[in-house]
Amino acid sequence: MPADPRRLRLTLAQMNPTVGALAHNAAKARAAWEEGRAAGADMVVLPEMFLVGYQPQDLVLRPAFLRDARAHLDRLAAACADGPALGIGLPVMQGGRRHNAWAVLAGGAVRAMILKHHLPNEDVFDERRLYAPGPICGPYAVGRVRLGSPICEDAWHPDVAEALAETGAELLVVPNGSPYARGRYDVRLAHMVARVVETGLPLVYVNMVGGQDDQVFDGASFVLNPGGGMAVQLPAFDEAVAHVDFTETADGWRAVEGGRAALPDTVEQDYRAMVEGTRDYLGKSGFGSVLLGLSGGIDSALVAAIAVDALGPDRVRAVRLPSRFTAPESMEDAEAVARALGIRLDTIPIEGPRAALEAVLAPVFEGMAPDVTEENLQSRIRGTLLMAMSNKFGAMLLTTGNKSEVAVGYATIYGDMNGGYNPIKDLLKTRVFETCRWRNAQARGWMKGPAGAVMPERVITKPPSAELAQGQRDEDSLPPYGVLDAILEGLVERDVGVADLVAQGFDRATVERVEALVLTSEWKRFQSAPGPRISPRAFWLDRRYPMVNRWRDRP
Ligand SMILES: Nc1ncnc2c1ncn2[C@@H]1O[C@H](COP(=O)(O)OP(=O)(O)OC[C@H]2O[C@@H]([n+]3cccc(C(=O)O)c3)[C@H](O)[C@@H]2O)[C@@H](O)[C@H]1O
Ligand SMILES: Nc1ncnc2c1ncn2[C@@H]1O[C@H](COP(=O)(O)OP(=O)(O)OP(=O)(O)O)[C@@H](O)[C@H]1O
Ligand SMILES: NC(=O)CC[C@H](N)C(=O)O
Repeated sequence: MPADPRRLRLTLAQMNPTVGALAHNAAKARAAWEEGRAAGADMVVLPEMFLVGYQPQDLVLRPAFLRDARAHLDRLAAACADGPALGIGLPVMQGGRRHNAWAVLAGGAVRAMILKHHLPNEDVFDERRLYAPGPICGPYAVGRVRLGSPICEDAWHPDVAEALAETGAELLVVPNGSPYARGRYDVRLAHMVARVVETGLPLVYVNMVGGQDDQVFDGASFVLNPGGGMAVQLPAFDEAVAHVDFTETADGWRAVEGGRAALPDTVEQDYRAMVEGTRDYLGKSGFGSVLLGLSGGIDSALVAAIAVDALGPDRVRAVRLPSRFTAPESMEDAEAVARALGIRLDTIPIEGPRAALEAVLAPVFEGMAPDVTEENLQSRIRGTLLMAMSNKFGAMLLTTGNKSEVAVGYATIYGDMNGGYNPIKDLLKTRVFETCRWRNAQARGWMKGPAGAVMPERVITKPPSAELAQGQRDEDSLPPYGVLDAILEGLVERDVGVADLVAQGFDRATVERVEALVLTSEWKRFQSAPGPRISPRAFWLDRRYPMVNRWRDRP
């Protein structure tokens, strides 16, 4: 019970769960609850599905998983009997139907079980496949205050909050599992401002942080007063536990203004999402270190920087694998990147294995001219040697294709596509340049790598080349990246038609060629490593195309 009946204190726990680590997540919930209790809170608020991690996907189809979650919930309720209420999300079976739920624990028992009403089924979400929609659940009491909890997507529509206000809720507490995408924060904020304006109630928005497969949750939780004024803003991407006070006025409950963390700009948020996604994919999968091929080009330099910022220089090792086509400048640039980042660099020349493989293939290829086969062989030798090092040292191999290359299939399958995770999978090449310049000018507390310039200027300014043949340049086989990326943004991220792109001034033959490359490389992406989703439409769950497809947009 609040000491002062006109005051309510909520503890917002913006924390990082791990999918399937139920005991670990419960321990984190308990630690947040202890902090809330020590601060005299009335309730501690954890995000959507926090007990099992998000998104658990088809794990929730396993009855044993749901039973395990419930057992952990009951133990948590018993452990948190004496102190503030605790709100925590989990999947439940109720009335023979599976629900995405949020439990309110108090006095040693489950006092309320809120069921999610609106199940998101767009972009990375498929909740209608997994859960039944719950009825709109009414308010619950914490002390003498009545709180209402729309669960994430529920607050993106007016009806749940409206029904809660009509049935006596005095404050809205929204638990979320909302993954990062560029510009997503503004969309969330617009929805939440609409809810407080419609209902006249203050609103607490609590999101999780951390990476899960391709998704990265960015936190950035906040508290709004009626009218839409921001009372509290928590940081993006960091775990944070914040105590927020509400006072009762003649017009209802009002949040007391507290800390307002500054949110970083888009380039920084993208970079941070790539760093956190990489760190959590590795850490949560049990890997302590990574390795990568460092060519002296910009993509592998950026991936090395992200890996070092995620894990620290002593957990990243790089390898130069020169062929007869590798320019001396590439060797120097790779060395300069490794030195600036403070990572170990080995050199394994591939001329020996290349000559040996070409020699054993010579009888079968007799009379045939060299072509992309010999180019790809080099990439595959590198991929094989890097995977051998991964096996020997237990370090995961990072693969380095940017979104433009991933979009058009400009990479060798079972060659440079080898690797367990791709930190820049959702970053278009033009953004790669911008991101490198940004990183070179920064120092941030969360970066485990050295501050400032870690990628030499020449790595950023030289023309991109795969160096698989003499004098090769990416722009010999692809449109200039400025043009390619603008077309890809239209085709892939916004579903713009070929005719519309032509009307915007792009050359028809180029657009048609890019469209064909995108559609015919679907099979390659299906076999590609996962990477952090940072755009509103990444390659994986956001965009599901058939691999066999003969349709082309030819107006
Ligand atoms: N629909 C389908 N479903 C399943 N498999 C399919 C397939 N179509 C082809 N394949 C298989 O895939 C093979 C063709 O794919 P693949 O062997 O990768 O070869 P491919 O895509 O023809 O060539 C790789 C391209 O990536 C470029 N590259 C390579 C390495 C690095 C970089 C860079 O700068 O980052 C660029 C390289 O210059 C070349 O243009 C076929 O021989 C066939 O075995
Ligand atoms: N000489 C090399 N030494 C080590 N790794 C290499 C070498 N060449 C290619 N690789 C690996 O293969 C990946 C794809 O290489 P490539 O140079 O062909 O294309 P890219 O997309 O321009 O990448 P980058 O900008 O890193 O050079 C590189 O990012 C790197 O990880
Ligand atoms: N978990 C959810 O319900 C999330 C859905 C919502 N569209 C969001 O991205 O925030």
